[in-house]
Amino acid sequence: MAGLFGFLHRFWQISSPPTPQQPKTANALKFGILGAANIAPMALIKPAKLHPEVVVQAVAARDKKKATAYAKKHGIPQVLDSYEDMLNDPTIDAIFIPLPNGLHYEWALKALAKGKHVILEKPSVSNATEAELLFRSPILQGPKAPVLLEAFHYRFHPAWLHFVSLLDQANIAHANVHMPIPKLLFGDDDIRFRYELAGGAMMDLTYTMSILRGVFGSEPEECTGCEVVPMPPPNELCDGSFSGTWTFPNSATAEMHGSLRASVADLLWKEGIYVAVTHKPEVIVPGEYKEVVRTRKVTLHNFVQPALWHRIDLEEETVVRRTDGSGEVLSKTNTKTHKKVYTFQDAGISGHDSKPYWVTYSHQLDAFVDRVRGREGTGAWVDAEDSINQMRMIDMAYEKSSLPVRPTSKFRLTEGGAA
Ligand SMILES: NC(=O)C1=CN([C@@H]2O[C@H](COP(=O)(O)OP(=O)(O)OC[C@H]3O[C@@H](n4cnc5c(N)ncnc54)[C@H](OP(=O)(O)O)[C@@H]3O)[C@@H](O)[C@H]2O)C=CC1
Ligand SMILES: O=C1OC[C@@H](O)[C@H](O)[C@H]1O
Repeated sequence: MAGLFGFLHRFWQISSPPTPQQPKTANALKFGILGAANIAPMALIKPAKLHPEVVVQAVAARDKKKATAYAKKHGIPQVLDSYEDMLNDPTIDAIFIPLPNGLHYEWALKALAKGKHVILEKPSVSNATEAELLFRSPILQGPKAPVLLEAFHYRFHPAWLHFVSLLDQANIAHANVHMPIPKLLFGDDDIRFRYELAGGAMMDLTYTMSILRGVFGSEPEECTGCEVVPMPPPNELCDGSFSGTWTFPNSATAEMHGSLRASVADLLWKEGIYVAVTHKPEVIVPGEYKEVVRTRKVTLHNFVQPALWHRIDLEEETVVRRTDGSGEVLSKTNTKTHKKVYTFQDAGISGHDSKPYWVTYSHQLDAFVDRVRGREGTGAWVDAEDSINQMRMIDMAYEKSSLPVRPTSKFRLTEGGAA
């Protein structure tokens, strides 16, 4: 009952955060949005309203009427005629790119070439080739280079930071990640299922692979299997669901299961969204005749929207067993505890303020502003090599599956940086 009350309270505060908000600073970062995208209100517009150093100044859409209606609805003061006009506007400091995946590479590169800082929606680009071209671009080198961030918002939330601190990364035996998203959210013609726009469930649910990389703190050695359920024609080059297996360093294994064609029951009552990490058994009390061995399992439920609700389960099995070679178990104890970490204070991270109703995107925006301003921040970040490795992992999964790696954009910047 207390849990339900907490959820409703957080939901209410997230939807209508407490007022008054802090006034905007004189040099607040002015953001422009490319596309009247569904995700922008949640990922940027609302978090920006709570951030004193951010203003969402402008939006541009392929159809100006659509952009005007969107601007009116979301209180955005300026509407520009085209994406190009947005990049050419000298008053815009930063660009949010929530376009279909297949357009990320081109528009991120164009925005960076104009000196804009960029928050780029996930997955950053279409494949590892594009990732290397973008994230290793000379535009990003040097002390005055613009900031580029792949929007892996979950990485910035205290629940994730605390969860990772509970893992003994070198001693993980197995990790298991699940992400079932109900079919009713996206029609068969959604951008998520358009191959030419770099669609596919493994692209959209890139979180599953990012989570595994984050859990191990290392890169996968091999994708040992990848089964996909393709979408019906004409979108049969896109996966609607997938299951894959991996090996990681230190003889660890992992599995991932994701679907954009799941049921509401799959999300809410069956497996749900979670990552479960089982450690290798560890001798905690050695002895000549018997020893005490502990096996720890740590699970984070709802890694994607932890501000709404999440739970970290800590399970320990402690076994006393003979060391005479028989392995006979003399006693066994199981304990299970739960944690919730809505703020940095809950995580025991000092020096950083946060509110229980700050969503992942609020934390992400705060970290982005810190980076642009040259401030240290919490240390949570997604750097260039991280984003490149992420796309490599996705490519490995497609290569192992019956579907092709997503297509590479033909766009290249010219010498002077112009398109
Ligand atoms: N961080 C998160 O939690 C989430 C991230 N995402 C990511 O954000 C991105 C956008 O997702 P979402 O907001 O759901 O997408 P939308 O379906 O809302 O599309 C986004 C925009 O893409 C533009 N667009 C440009 N070219 C095309 C084209 N050829 N066909 C269709 N649309 C086009 C449209 O812009 P215009 O208005 O100019 O017509 C549209 O507004 C994806 O990369 C997705 O992975 C999505 C959901 C959650
Ligand atoms: O980023 C996302 O997170 C949640 C999913 O439902 C969605 O498809 C995806 O784009």
